[in-house]
Amino acid sequence: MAKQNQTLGEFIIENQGEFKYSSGELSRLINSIRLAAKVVNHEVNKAGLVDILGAAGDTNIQGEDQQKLDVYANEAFIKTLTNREIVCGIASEEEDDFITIKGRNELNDNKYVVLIDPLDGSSNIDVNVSVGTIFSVYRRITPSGTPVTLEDFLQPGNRQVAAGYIVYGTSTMIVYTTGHGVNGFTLNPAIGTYYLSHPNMKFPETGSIYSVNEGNYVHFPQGVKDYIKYCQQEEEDRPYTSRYIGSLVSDFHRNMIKGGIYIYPNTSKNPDGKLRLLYECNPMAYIAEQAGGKASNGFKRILDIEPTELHQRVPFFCGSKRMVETAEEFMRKAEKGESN
Ligand SMILES: O=P(O)(O)OC[C@H]1O[C@](O)(COP(=O)(O)O)[C@@H](O)[C@@H]1O
Ligand SMILES: [Mg+2]
Ligand SMILES: [Mg+2]
Repeated sequence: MAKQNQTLGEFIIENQGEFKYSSGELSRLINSIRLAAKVVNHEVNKAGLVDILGAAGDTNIQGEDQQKLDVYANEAFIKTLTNREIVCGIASEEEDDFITIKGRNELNDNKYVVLIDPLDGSSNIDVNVSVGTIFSVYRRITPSGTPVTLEDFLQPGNRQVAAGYIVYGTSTMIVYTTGHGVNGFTLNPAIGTYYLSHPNMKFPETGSIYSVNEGNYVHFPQGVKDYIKYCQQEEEDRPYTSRYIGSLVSDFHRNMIKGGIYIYPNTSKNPDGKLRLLYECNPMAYIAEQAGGKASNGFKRILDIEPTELHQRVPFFCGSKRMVETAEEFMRKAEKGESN
């Protein structure tokens, strides 16, 4: 039961019993993420004062220029999750391949794998717009004591045991689920403690905000073009308001609080869209569903997609249930050539 002003530490201990295989490791894992988020938050807040802005000079496996803060956040989370005998492997947007983490005495007996987008919304770092971190946790499926393999990471999203994000915005928050609803905690920077500020978060059933990069409009599938037209029509509770921050975490967070839909569709340029299934779409979809929202690729539930590659991309439709259902309807109609 969530109590107002409860600290994150207290909440984790109090709710540990809810974890299917609770032996304290998942609690310790969430605690490690809490710690790493503080380290990154500290650096984000100093952006502009210290040499943390701009490109780091390398590109990641997706061909994107790594920002200094991408690299910093990646190292901070990997370092904090290592040597705590919880995690046996980490996959990250900023690492070409997964990293094997050994347990006590170099044994491969840690239970969980973590997939992470260390810094989400990289294009906003240098312009002081809110950014985030996204994480997803699974129990390994290969036997304990054997080296972790790609199989442990390529699990469908419906097998996640925990997922969450940190938003570094006007305040810094951790929002996460372990399959028993979604709770949000705000950092009190003066004392470095997270407090339960948003218990039991719920997506409003519908809303009036749509978030999509309309700059790509000409390349969008017909169904998305039709849905955007629908959002802009002077009818019923429309037109909706267009809001697009360009940081998935921030756009999602706003839409979960106010009601709305975020769409990053496939385009003629990017047939699979831009967002990565394993460390962006799966964790956000799990949170959305736990908060009564919905997430699909326009046709299929994101959490039921069988992953095939570590950095694969998927089209992403996510937010208030009725809004996602309406967008999916336009996609189906367009696919049948019944476009408006
Ligand atoms: O600039 P675009 O093409 O609209 O893309 C913005 C989207 O890309 C992202 O920045 C991708 O995430 P990263 O910054 O982690 O690579 C999302 O946060 C955001 O929603
Ligand atoms: Mg991202
Ligand atoms: Mg990123």
